Amino acid sequence: MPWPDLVDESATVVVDDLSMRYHVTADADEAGLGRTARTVRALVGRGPSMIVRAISSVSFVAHGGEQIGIVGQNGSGKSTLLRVVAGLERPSRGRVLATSQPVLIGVNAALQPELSGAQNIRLGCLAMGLDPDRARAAVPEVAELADLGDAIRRPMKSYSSGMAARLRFAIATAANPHILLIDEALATGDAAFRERSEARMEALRRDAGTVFLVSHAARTIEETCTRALWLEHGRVVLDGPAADVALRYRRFAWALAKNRPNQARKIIDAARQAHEEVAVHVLRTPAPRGIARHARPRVRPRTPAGVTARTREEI
Ligand SMILES: Nc1ncnc2c1ncn2[C@@H]1O[C@H](COP(=O)(O)OP(=O)(O)OP(=O)(O)O)[C@@H](O)[C@H]1O
Repeated sequence: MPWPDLVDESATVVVDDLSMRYHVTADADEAGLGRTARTVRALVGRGPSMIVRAISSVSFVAHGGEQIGIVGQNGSGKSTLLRVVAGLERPSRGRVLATSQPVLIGVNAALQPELSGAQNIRLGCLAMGLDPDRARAAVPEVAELADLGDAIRRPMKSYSSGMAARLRFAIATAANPHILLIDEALATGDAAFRERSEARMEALRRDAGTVFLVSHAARTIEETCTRALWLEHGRVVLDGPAADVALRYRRFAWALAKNRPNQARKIIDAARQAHEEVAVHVLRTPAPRGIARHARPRVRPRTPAGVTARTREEI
Protein backbone atom coordinates (compact mmCIF):
# COMPACT_ATOMS: atom_id res chain seq x y z
CA MET A 1 0.00 0.00 0.00
CA PRO A 2 1.48 3.42 -0.87
CA TRP A 3 2.01 5.61 2.19
CA PRO A 4 0.69 9.15 2.01
CA ASP A 5 3.45 11.64 1.40
CA LEU A 6 2.43 13.99 4.19
CA VAL A 7 4.61 16.11 6.39
CA ASP A 8 3.06 16.52 9.81
CA GLU A 9 4.45 19.40 11.81
CA SER A 10 2.33 18.54 14.83
CA ALA A 11 4.48 15.57 15.88
CA THR A 12 5.84 16.00 19.41
CA VAL A 13 7.19 12.54 20.26
CA VAL A 14 8.44 9.87 17.90
CA VAL A 15 9.10 6.44 19.34
CA ASP A 16 11.07 4.41 16.87
CA ASP A 17 11.35 0.64 17.26
CA LEU A 18 11.98 0.88 20.98
CA SER A 19 13.04 -2.13 23.01
CA MET A 20 14.12 -2.33 26.63
CA ARG A 21 15.67 -5.44 28.10
CA TYR A 22 16.93 -5.88 31.63
CA HIS A 23 19.52 -8.41 32.72
CA VAL A 24 18.66 -9.71 36.15
CA THR A 25 20.04 -12.37 38.43
CA ALA A 26 17.75 -15.34 38.71
CA ASP A 27 17.14 -17.64 41.64
CA ALA A 28 19.75 -20.37 41.13
CA ASP A 29 17.52 -23.06 42.59
CA GLU A 30 14.70 -22.19 40.23
CA ALA A 31 16.77 -21.61 37.10
CA GLY A 32 16.93 -25.24 36.09
CA LEU A 33 20.71 -25.44 36.46
CA GLY A 34 22.47 -28.64 37.36
CA ARG A 35 24.20 -29.03 40.72
CA THR A 36 27.71 -28.46 39.31
CA ALA A 37 26.67 -25.29 37.48
CA ARG A 38 24.98 -24.01 40.64
CA THR A 39 28.10 -24.74 42.72
CA VAL A 40 30.41 -23.03 40.20
CA ARG A 41 28.17 -19.96 40.08
CA ALA A 42 27.97 -19.86 43.86
CA LEU A 43 31.79 -20.07 44.08
CA VAL A 44 32.34 -17.21 41.62
CA GLY A 45 29.61 -15.22 43.35
CA ARG A 46 27.35 -14.96 40.30
CA GLY A 47 23.82 -16.24 40.05
CA PRO A 48 22.36 -17.28 36.69
CA SER A 49 21.22 -14.27 34.69
CA MET A 50 17.88 -13.82 32.98
CA ILE A 51 16.71 -11.33 30.40
CA VAL A 52 13.48 -9.47 31.07
CA ARG A 53 11.97 -7.99 27.92
CA ALA A 54 10.10 -5.00 29.29
CA ILE A 55 9.31 -3.41 25.90
CA SER A 56 9.76 -4.89 22.45
CA SER A 57 9.70 -3.05 19.12
CA VAL A 58 7.34 -0.27 20.14
CA SER A 59 6.81 2.46 17.54
CA PHE A 60 4.34 5.33 17.46
CA VAL A 61 4.09 9.04 16.72
CA ALA A 62 2.41 11.39 19.20
CA HIS A 63 1.02 14.77 18.26
CA GLY A 64 0.38 18.12 19.85
CA GLY A 65 -3.09 18.27 21.36
CA GLU A 66 -3.27 14.52 22.05
CA GLN A 67 -3.81 12.97 25.43
CA ILE A 68 -2.67 9.39 25.11
CA GLY A 69 -3.73 6.78 27.64
CA ILE A 70 -1.56 3.72 28.15
CA VAL A 71 -3.30 0.60 29.38
CA GLY A 72 -2.17 -2.95 29.97
CA GLN A 73 -1.88 -5.59 32.64
CA ASN A 74 0.68 -5.48 35.44
CA GLY A 75 4.16 -5.85 34.00
CA SER A 76 3.12 -5.05 30.42
CA GLY A 77 5.74 -2.30 30.12
CA LYS A 78 3.74 0.91 30.69
CA SER A 79 6.05 2.51 33.28
CA THR A 80 9.17 1.42 31.43
CA LEU A 81 7.89 3.08 28.27
CA LEU A 82 7.31 6.35 30.14
CA ARG A 83 10.74 6.23 31.79
CA VAL A 84 12.44 5.72 28.44
CA VAL A 85 10.40 8.48 26.76
CA ALA A 86 11.35 10.77 29.68
CA GLY A 87 15.01 9.95 29.06
CA LEU A 88 15.49 8.44 32.52
CA GLU A 89 16.60 5.14 31.03
CA ARG A 90 18.50 4.35 27.88
CA PRO A 91 16.75 1.83 25.65
CA SER A 92 18.42 -1.40 24.58
CA ARG A 93 17.37 -0.60 21.01
CA GLY A 94 15.57 2.11 19.11
CA ARG A 95 15.16 5.79 19.91
CA VAL A 96 12.88 8.51 21.10
CA LEU A 97 12.72 11.91 19.43
CA ALA A 98 10.93 14.73 21.20
CA THR A 99 10.39 18.39 20.44
CA SER A 100 11.08 19.31 24.09
CA GLN A 101 12.08 17.62 27.33
CA PRO A 102 9.25 15.33 28.47
CA VAL A 103 8.42 15.72 32.18
CA LEU A 104 7.49 12.54 34.05
CA ILE A 105 5.33 12.56 37.14
CA GLY A 106 5.60 9.20 38.80
CA VAL A 107 4.76 7.99 42.23
CA ASN A 108 8.49 7.83 42.93
CA ALA A 109 9.45 11.29 41.66
CA ALA A 110 12.42 12.47 43.69
CA LEU A 111 11.33 15.04 46.26
CA GLN A 112 12.92 15.60 49.65
CA PRO A 113 10.92 14.13 52.55
CA GLU A 114 12.61 16.38 55.14
CA LEU A 115 11.69 19.58 53.29
CA SER A 116 8.29 21.26 53.42
CA GLY A 117 5.84 21.15 50.50
CA ALA A 118 6.69 24.77 49.64
CA GLN A 119 10.43 24.09 49.69
CA ASN A 120 9.89 21.04 47.50
CA ILE A 121 7.97 23.18 45.02
CA ARG A 122 10.98 25.46 44.67
CA LEU A 123 13.33 22.52 44.43
CA GLY A 124 11.16 20.78 41.83
CA CYS A 125 10.88 23.96 39.75
CA LEU A 126 14.65 24.46 39.83
CA ALA A 127 15.12 20.83 38.79
CA MET A 128 12.86 21.46 35.80
CA GLY A 129 15.03 24.36 34.71
CA LEU A 130 13.19 27.40 36.07
CA ASP A 131 15.55 30.12 37.29
CA PRO A 132 15.53 30.88 41.05
CA ASP A 133 13.24 33.92 40.69
CA ARG A 134 10.68 32.04 38.60
CA ALA A 135 10.90 29.06 40.94
CA ARG A 136 10.11 31.32 43.93
CA ALA A 137 7.33 33.07 42.02
CA ALA A 138 5.76 29.74 41.06
CA VAL A 139 5.22 28.63 44.67
CA PRO A 140 1.79 30.24 45.32
CA GLU A 141 0.28 29.00 42.04
CA VAL A 142 1.61 25.48 42.47
CA ALA A 143 0.48 25.42 46.12
CA GLU A 144 -2.97 26.52 45.02
CA LEU A 145 -3.23 23.71 42.46
CA ALA A 146 -2.04 21.15 45.04
CA ASP A 147 -4.53 22.67 47.52
CA LEU A 148 -2.85 21.29 50.62
CA GLY A 149 -3.76 24.19 52.92
CA ASP A 150 -1.40 24.66 55.87
CA ALA A 151 0.20 21.30 55.15
CA ILE A 152 2.24 23.03 52.45
CA ARG A 153 4.51 24.23 55.31
CA ARG A 154 4.90 20.74 56.80
CA PRO A 155 7.70 18.31 55.87
CA MET A 156 6.70 16.09 53.00
CA LYS A 157 7.36 12.96 55.04
CA SER A 158 4.21 13.82 57.02
CA TYR A 159 2.02 13.70 53.87
CA SER A 160 -0.36 10.92 52.94
CA SER A 161 0.33 9.25 49.58
CA GLY A 162 -2.60 11.19 48.05
CA MET A 163 -1.24 14.53 49.33
CA ALA A 164 2.22 13.73 47.96
CA ALA A 165 0.71 12.77 44.60
CA ARG A 166 -1.13 16.11 44.44
CA LEU A 167 2.05 18.00 45.15
CA ARG A 168 4.01 16.05 42.52
CA PHE A 169 1.38 16.68 39.90
CA ALA A 170 1.21 20.40 40.68
CA ILE A 171 5.01 20.75 40.58
CA ALA A 172 5.35 18.87 37.30
CA THR A 173 2.87 21.16 35.55
CA ALA A 174 4.46 24.35 36.92
CA ALA A 175 6.91 24.71 34.06
CA ASN A 176 4.10 24.28 31.51
CA PRO A 177 5.76 21.23 29.99
CA HIS A 178 4.92 20.64 26.39
CA ILE A 179 5.16 16.89 26.91
CA LEU A 180 3.79 15.58 30.18
CA LEU A 181 4.01 11.93 31.24
CA ILE A 182 1.81 10.86 34.14
CA ASP A 183 2.20 7.45 35.77
CA GLU A 184 -0.87 6.74 37.87
CA ALA A 185 -0.20 9.99 39.73
CA LEU A 186 -3.86 10.87 39.85
CA ALA A 187 -5.06 7.56 41.20
CA THR A 188 -4.64 8.59 44.81
CA GLY A 189 -6.16 12.07 44.51
CA ASP A 190 -9.69 12.75 45.73
CA ALA A 191 -12.57 13.75 43.43
CA ALA A 192 -12.02 17.51 43.74
CA PHE A 193 -8.32 17.19 42.97
CA ARG A 194 -9.05 14.90 40.05
CA GLU A 195 -11.27 17.54 38.54
CA ARG A 196 -8.65 20.26 38.97
CA SER A 197 -5.87 18.09 37.61
CA GLU A 198 -7.95 17.10 34.60
CA ALA A 199 -8.62 20.77 33.90
CA ARG A 200 -4.88 21.46 34.15
CA MET A 201 -4.07 18.62 31.73
CA GLU A 202 -6.74 19.89 29.37
CA ALA A 203 -5.16 23.36 29.45
CA LEU A 204 -1.73 21.91 28.65
CA ARG A 205 -3.21 19.90 25.83
CA ARG A 206 -5.06 22.91 24.43
CA ASP A 207 -1.71 24.64 24.32
CA ALA A 208 -0.81 21.99 21.71
CA GLY A 209 1.05 19.93 24.26
CA THR A 210 0.94 16.15 24.52
CA VAL A 211 -0.06 14.29 27.67
CA PHE A 212 0.61 10.58 28.29
CA LEU A 213 -1.37 8.98 31.07
CA VAL A 214 -0.75 5.49 32.43
CA SER A 215 -3.77 4.16 34.23
CA HIS A 216 -5.28 0.82 35.16
CA ALA A 217 -8.69 2.45 35.08
CA ALA A 218 -9.93 2.05 31.52
CA ARG A 219 -12.79 4.39 32.36
CA THR A 220 -10.35 7.22 33.20
CA ILE A 221 -8.63 6.67 29.86
CA GLU A 222 -11.97 6.67 28.08
CA GLU A 223 -13.13 9.86 29.76
CA THR A 224 -9.96 11.93 29.60
CA CYS A 225 -7.90 10.72 26.62
CA THR A 226 -8.18 11.20 22.89
CA ARG A 227 -6.11 8.16 22.00
CA ALA A 228 -4.87 5.04 23.76
CA LEU A 229 -2.12 2.45 23.49
CA TRP A 230 -2.71 -1.04 24.83
CA LEU A 231 0.48 -2.88 25.80
CA GLU A 232 0.80 -6.61 26.47
CA HIS A 233 4.14 -8.26 27.24
CA GLY A 234 5.88 -5.08 26.14
CA ARG A 235 4.30 -4.97 22.69
CA VAL A 236 1.61 -2.71 21.31
CA VAL A 237 -1.65 -4.62 20.95
CA LEU A 238 -3.66 -1.68 19.68
CA ASP A 239 -3.17 2.05 19.13
CA GLY A 240 -6.32 4.00 18.35
CA PRO A 241 -9.18 6.17 19.60
CA ALA A 242 -9.33 6.02 23.41
CA ALA A 243 -12.97 4.93 23.52
CA ASP A 244 -12.36 1.91 21.26
CA VAL A 245 -9.11 0.79 22.90
CA ALA A 246 -10.47 1.26 26.44
CA LEU A 247 -13.64 -0.69 25.65
CA ARG A 248 -11.71 -3.64 24.20
CA TYR A 249 -9.23 -3.58 27.08
CA ARG A 250 -12.04 -3.48 29.65
CA ARG A 251 -13.69 -6.51 28.03
CA PHE A 252 -10.34 -8.32 27.99
CA ALA A 253 -9.66 -7.55 31.68
CA TRP A 254 -13.21 -8.61 32.59
CA ALA A 255 -12.81 -11.94 30.76
CA LEU A 256 -9.53 -12.59 32.60
CA ALA A 257 -11.07 -11.64 35.94
CA LYS A 258 -13.93 -14.09 35.28
CA ASN A 259 -11.40 -16.79 34.42
CA ARG A 260 -12.43 -16.98 30.77
CA PRO A 261 -9.04 -17.23 29.05
CA ASN A 262 -10.46 -18.27 25.66
CA GLN A 263 -12.72 -15.24 25.56
CA ALA A 264 -9.81 -12.99 26.63
CA ARG A 265 -7.62 -14.48 23.89
CA LYS A 266 -10.27 -13.83 21.24
CA ILE A 267 -10.58 -10.20 22.34
CA ILE A 268 -6.85 -9.57 22.28
CA ASP A 269 -6.42 -11.37 18.94
CA ALA A 270 -9.16 -9.21 17.40
CA ALA A 271 -7.46 -6.09 18.78
CA ARG A 272 -4.11 -7.16 17.33
CA GLN A 273 -5.74 -7.63 13.94
CA ALA A 274 -7.21 -4.15 14.11
CA HIS A 275 -3.76 -2.68 14.90
CA GLU A 276 -1.80 -0.98 12.15
CA GLU A 277 1.91 -1.55 12.57
CA VAL A 278 4.02 1.57 12.45
CA ALA A 279 7.49 1.83 10.94
CA VAL A 280 9.17 5.14 11.54
CA HIS A 281 11.66 6.49 9.02
CA VAL A 282 13.53 9.51 10.25
CA LEU A 283 14.36 11.94 7.49
CA ARG A 284 14.44 15.08 9.57
CA THR A 285 13.81 15.83 13.22
CA PRO A 286 10.42 17.10 14.37
CA ALA A 287 9.76 20.83 14.27
CA PRO A 288 10.51 23.15 15.91
CA ARG A 289 13.45 22.05 18.05
CA GLY A 290 13.86 18.35 17.47
CA ILE A 291 16.26 16.60 19.78
CA ALA A 292 17.37 13.03 19.41
CA ARG A 293 17.34 11.32 22.77
CA HIS A 294 18.82 8.13 24.05
CA ALA A 295 19.27 6.60 20.67
CA ARG A 296 20.78 3.17 20.32
CA PRO A 297 22.09 2.45 16.84
CA ARG A 298 20.10 -0.11 14.99
CA VAL A 299 21.65 -3.10 13.40
CA ARG A 300 20.66 -1.79 9.98
CA PRO A 301 21.90 1.71 9.09
CA ARG A 302 19.09 4.25 8.80
CA THR A 303 18.47 7.39 6.83
CA PRO A 304 19.92 10.01 9.15
CA ALA A 305 17.72 13.08 8.95
CA GLY A 306 14.03 13.91 9.31
CA VAL A 307 11.09 11.93 10.45
CA THR A 308 8.66 10.16 8.27
CA ALA A 309 6.41 7.59 9.74
CA ARG A 310 4.98 4.95 7.49
CA THR A 311 1.61 5.35 9.09
CA ARG A 312 -1.59 7.08 8.31
CA GLU A 313 0.12 10.17 9.66
CA GLU A 314 3.59 10.90 8.38
CA ILE A 315 5.99 13.23 10.03
N1 LIG B 1 14.72 -2.13 36.61
C1 LIG B 1 14.20 -3.29 36.22
N2 LIG B 1 14.93 -4.41 36.26
C2 LIG B 1 14.43 -5.58 35.83
N3 LIG B 1 13.18 -5.75 35.35
C3 LIG B 1 12.41 -4.66 35.28
C4 LIG B 1 12.86 -3.38 35.72
N4 LIG B 1 11.85 -2.48 35.51
C5 LIG B 1 10.82 -3.18 34.99
N5 LIG B 1 11.15 -4.48 34.86
C6 LIG B 1 10.31 -5.56 34.30
O1 LIG B 1 9.80 -5.12 33.07
C7 LIG B 1 8.46 -5.53 32.90
C8 LIG B 1 7.58 -4.30 32.68
O2 LIG B 1 7.56 -3.56 33.89
P1 LIG B 1 6.76 -2.19 34.01
O3 LIG B 1 6.94 -1.67 35.39
O4 LIG B 1 7.13 -1.31 32.90
O5 LIG B 1 5.25 -2.68 33.81
P2 LIG B 1 3.89 -1.90 34.07
O6 LIG B 1 3.01 -2.19 32.90
O7 LIG B 1 4.15 -0.47 34.37
O8 LIG B 1 3.37 -2.65 35.37
P3 LIG B 1 2.35 -2.17 36.53
O9 LIG B 1 1.01 -2.01 35.89
O10 LIG B 1 2.39 -3.33 37.47
O11 LIG B 1 2.89 -0.91 37.11
C9 LIG B 1 8.11 -6.33 34.13
O12 LIG B 1 8.32 -7.69 33.85
C10 LIG B 1 9.11 -5.85 35.16
O13 LIG B 1 9.39 -6.87 36.11
